[in-house]
Amino acid sequence: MVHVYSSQGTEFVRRVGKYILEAQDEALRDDPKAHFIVGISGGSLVKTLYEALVQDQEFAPKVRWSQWQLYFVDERIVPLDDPDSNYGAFKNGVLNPLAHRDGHLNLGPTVFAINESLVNGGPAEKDQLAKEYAEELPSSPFDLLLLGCGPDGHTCSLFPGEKHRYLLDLKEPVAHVSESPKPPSDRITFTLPIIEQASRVAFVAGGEGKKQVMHQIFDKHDTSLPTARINSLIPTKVSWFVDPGAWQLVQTVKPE
Ligand SMILES: O=C(O)[C@H](O)[C@@H](O)[C@H](O)[C@H](O)COP(=O)(O)O
Repeated sequence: MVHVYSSQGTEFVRRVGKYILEAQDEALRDDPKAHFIVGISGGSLVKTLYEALVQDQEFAPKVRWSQWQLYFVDERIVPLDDPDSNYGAFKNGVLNPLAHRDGHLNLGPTVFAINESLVNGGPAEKDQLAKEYAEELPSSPFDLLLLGCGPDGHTCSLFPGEKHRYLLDLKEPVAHVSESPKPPSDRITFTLPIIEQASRVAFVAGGEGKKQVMHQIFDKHDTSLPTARINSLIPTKVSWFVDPGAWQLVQTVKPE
């Protein structure tokens, strides 16, 4: 069963933070020197991560950043300092404030970014960029994927609609997507096989703008939407963190 947790404001942030720390501690329990392997999306998640893991006085000291290996579940094919870069947003939103927290330098996670030298190339270079990112992936499954949900039901850069349906059938772990309906048009994205193998998958989705799509996902079970497809593929591994604004139209599922 998919778990759904509804809360708002600080409580929302803290629920997400608590869940991430549980996943971290589980991954490091048997071997305290192991790595915690995490994939994150862009968008509003970055602010939630900052608030939960850097700003929160109780949670921040419990994050074992130096053992984190962090990947992007999707990335826009732009230079890393471009305002559209997910890496850039994470660097500005989490890594920089973390590095200077408490007046001394702190170790952050090991972060895997795209090969920036390929971003201005043509389609062949962009395919190569996706291939190289796949080669950087860990040999074991992800401990945790933290995903967003667009108002159209996309997640990672797996978009709904006829034109992008092929994305849900891809077997390679990372794909180059062109003509993304959400700019910028060229991206890389994790695909379903790598998501299915992850130990835990969490969607973090707040705001009124998501209310229609939540109804489509949870009441209508519209599995043409990539988010709903993931729910149906690996229900026991999926959790949703939502707020009342996003959840207001859903009738058939009661959040915890
Ligand atoms: O690169 C991207 O476009 C993002 O990774 C994207 O997939 C995001 O996660 C969703 O669009 C939800 O974004 P919000 O949380 O900001 O609504």
